[in-house]
Amino acid sequence: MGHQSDAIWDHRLGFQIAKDSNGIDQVLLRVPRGASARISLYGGQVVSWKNNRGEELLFTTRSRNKAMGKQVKTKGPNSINATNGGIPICFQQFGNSGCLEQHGFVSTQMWAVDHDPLPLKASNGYNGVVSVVDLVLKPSDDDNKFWPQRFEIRLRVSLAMNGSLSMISRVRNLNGKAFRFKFAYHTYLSVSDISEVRIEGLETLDYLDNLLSQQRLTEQGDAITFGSEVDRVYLNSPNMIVVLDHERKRTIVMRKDGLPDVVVWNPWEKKAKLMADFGDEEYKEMVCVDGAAVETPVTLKLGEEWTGRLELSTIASSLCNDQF
Ligand SMILES: O=P(O)(O)OC[C@H]1O[C@H](O)[C@H](O)[C@@H](O)[C@@H]1O
Repeated sequence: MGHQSDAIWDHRLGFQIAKDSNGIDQVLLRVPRGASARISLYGGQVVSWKNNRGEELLFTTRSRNKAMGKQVKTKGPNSINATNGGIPICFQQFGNSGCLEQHGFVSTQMWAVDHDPLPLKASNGYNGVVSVVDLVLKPSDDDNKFWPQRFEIRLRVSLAMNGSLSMISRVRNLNGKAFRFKFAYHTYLSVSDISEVRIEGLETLDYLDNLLSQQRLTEQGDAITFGSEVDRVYLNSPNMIVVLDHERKRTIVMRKDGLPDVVVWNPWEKKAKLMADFGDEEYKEMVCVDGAAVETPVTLKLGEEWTGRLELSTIASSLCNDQF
């Protein structure tokens, strides 16, 4: 596929809205060198992120693709189980550790494109953004029955010239009093083979192990590798971590702000078999590395706004040692 050069890029090509196979609007972001992202208005979920060579960088279960039209028992009329893949937004609660549906309800709501977005206070690190969409979700009175706090949540998704994907979420408290929430960008990365993956940047940190009743342990000095199920929340993590995929010679760099925790998850064979969406062996092709505030929930006072930012970019593995 030929790409337009930077010099003659028509900015109208950078942003398009099209219906997916379920008739739900998806925003397509593109940049001149070929990178792209697709964002579903269902859940405000990034469902695809491709590099300049058109390679998909996010994991989505193949069976989930087939099942996308299936109605599931959540409260929305058009509800689709939109969890196993892409980058679902988890808000209010993470997982099933609360009274709401898994990961809270904004991931199963229809968001709207915000054509008149509130200005962002700080735009540091966003030089080079060429394609952007702003989404907003203002819960209805019905939603307030599930979580009786008044709020608005906004999501800006952007692609930079080099293909980096950025997400900035903003939550505003419109309530009479303070409320607390958890948040995660539940980031399903596509990998060649989980056994070939290492995560660097979490060494020596304390973590809660969800497989050991949330026991608090300390990571040893080595990078994280995978040989069985992993489900951990790393605490007080640095703002940059890297995911190295040796077989694909690809490194994904994650930078984050306002998100002190990192959730690392791979279900491995036994748990994946129990999950409806995962086909045989598909667990090998993914790892979730979530920028999150789940063990360190956010408390937001009336009128305050919280911002949580995640940026994903790729570098060739051979460059990695030079840069870090
Ligand atoms: O199936 P999902 O809703 O994507 O959630 C999958 C996983 O998410 C988190 O990482 C949790 O820590 C796991 O316990 C959970 O199984």
